[in-house]
Amino acid sequence: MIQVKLVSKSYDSSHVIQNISFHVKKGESFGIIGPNGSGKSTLLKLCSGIEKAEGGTIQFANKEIHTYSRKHLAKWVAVLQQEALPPVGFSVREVVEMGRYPYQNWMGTEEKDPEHLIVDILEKLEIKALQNRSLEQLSGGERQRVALGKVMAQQPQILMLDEPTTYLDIGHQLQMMEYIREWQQQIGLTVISVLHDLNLAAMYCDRLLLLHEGRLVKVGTAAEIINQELISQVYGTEPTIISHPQLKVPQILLNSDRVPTTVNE
Ligand SMILES: Nc1ncnc2c1ncn2[C@@H]1O[C@H](COP(=O)(O)OP(=O)(O)OP(=O)(O)O)[C@@H](O)[C@H]1O
Repeated sequence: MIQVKLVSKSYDSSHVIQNISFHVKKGESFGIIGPNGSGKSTLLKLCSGIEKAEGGTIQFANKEIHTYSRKHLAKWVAVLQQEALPPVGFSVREVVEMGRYPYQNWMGTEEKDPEHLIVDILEKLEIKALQNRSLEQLSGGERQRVALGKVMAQQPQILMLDEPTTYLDIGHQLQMMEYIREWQQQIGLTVISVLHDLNLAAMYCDRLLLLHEGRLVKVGTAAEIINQELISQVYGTEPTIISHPQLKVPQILLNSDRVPTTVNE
């Protein structure tokens, strides 16, 4: 579905992404992980066509992404970024409807009325009761669901997510990942996510790509990537890694040099 071959990118003569190659299969959930500044967001921007690579090629369905028109590309790929919503003034419904822009003509209308789709999305994400509320009157978790509603309305083949769970509490993190997984399973959506939380990445991604200083360290399943050797080499910390008792995927416990103190009653 997505083929990335020998892709590179520099900013101000600093090599941020260097000769990276990988592929993502249709319907796969693919995670990009790595420390701060390793180039995760840049790689995602290259894959979505927001930024142009200096070297190498990126193809969707065997076609170079820069040969797609902007509207055609938007039918292929939707990107959910942190703080991607318009700042003020728009209602929840208006924002979700904005996702329909690739299907609209110059007057902002489309051949088939999208009303059913919009109502379905509002109901699925449990934001129908909020539909007339302005964005600034929402909590962080509600705003993130609206942002997801907007990309759902775009009906893409590929969803790219840059840190979809930042600012969310653990309950809302799980809820967000479950909404995405349900959508993925329903229509065979391909998902590429940049995730800082390695535990969520292990729980929700079929394969992970580990980046370090702009270079690809390894691509593999969570079990192949999240191990003592690679994590300490790339993150410079030595966590304890255990197997999730229910899901059997690796989970990380952070260690500290601090001596535990006991509290006397
Ligand atoms: N538009 C830009 N202009 C100049 N440098 C940039 C630009 N975007 C990113 N960089 C630099 O590229 C490097 C990689 O940044 P990027 O945001 O891709 O990393 P990241 O792994 O997503 O980081 P984080 O986990 O902290 O979000 C950083 O050193 C950053 O300063």
